[in-house]
Amino acid sequence: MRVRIDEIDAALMELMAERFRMVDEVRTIKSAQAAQAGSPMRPVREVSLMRRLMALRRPELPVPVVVRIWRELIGGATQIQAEMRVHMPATALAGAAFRDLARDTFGTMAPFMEHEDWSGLVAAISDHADDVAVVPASGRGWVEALLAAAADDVGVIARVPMVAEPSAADGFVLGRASDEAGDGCRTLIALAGGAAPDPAGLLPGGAELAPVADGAGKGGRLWLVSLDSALEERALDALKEREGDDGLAVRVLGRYPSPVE
Ligand SMILES: O=C(O)C(=O)C[C@]1(C(=O)O)C=C[C@@H](O)C=C1
Repeated sequence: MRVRIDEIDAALMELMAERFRMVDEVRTIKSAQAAQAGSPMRPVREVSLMRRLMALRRPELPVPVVVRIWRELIGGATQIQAEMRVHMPATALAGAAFRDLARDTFGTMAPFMEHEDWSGLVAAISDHADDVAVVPASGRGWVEALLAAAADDVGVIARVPMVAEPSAADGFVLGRASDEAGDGCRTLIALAGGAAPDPAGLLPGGAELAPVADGAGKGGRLWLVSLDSALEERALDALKEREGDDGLAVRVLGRYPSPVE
């Protein structure tokens, strides 16, 4: 039995080396295309790859094992293309489970940089085109920092974990959009406003509305709306009509591929 395990390990090693050689070729092509400059991360490709792997998965293989092996491979494949730093909130801001989520998503090779405050985190990705940040889905600090920053090219590019797991933490990845957000993508919109009424009535069916520390923050009420891309235009029209009422502000935070369910 152990002889067979050794043979399997040798075969896996060959296949993984072949995968890294292929990624190196992808890197050469990417660096030849000026438009592709910046972070090597391609979230749309990553989620479609994870979706395909979940379909191929054999029942003997536990989902968390498959997910972590490939997140590690993709994380390593990203780092051999360029040093992509991952900015994240310090554990005091986001908790230890969030740190695990970040490591599980980006792999062992990713250099992490922790930030004590949200504006510093947003400034770091604004200043470094190759970098990304990972932020908790439910927090309002990063939303406010993103709304306050003038960096229009930085926004939400992914939802993590990319394969839904009953995990203790979830978040969004911030960076510069590098691959086409198409079918199966969602749009994240922030609604901020002093005395604005609950905006649920303004939204088309299928929109998910999450109050973010509703009413409690010093900046007034804040909601995050997640929309299927097919609904985006209609919803934005409806929301824009109300913009200014009671100080309601509407801002698209970004687009991300829907995680694998
Ligand atoms: O397809 C690419 O563009 C790659 O760089 C390869 C790869 C992968 O390992 O499969 C790595 C990073 C990207 O985010 C997407 C996929």
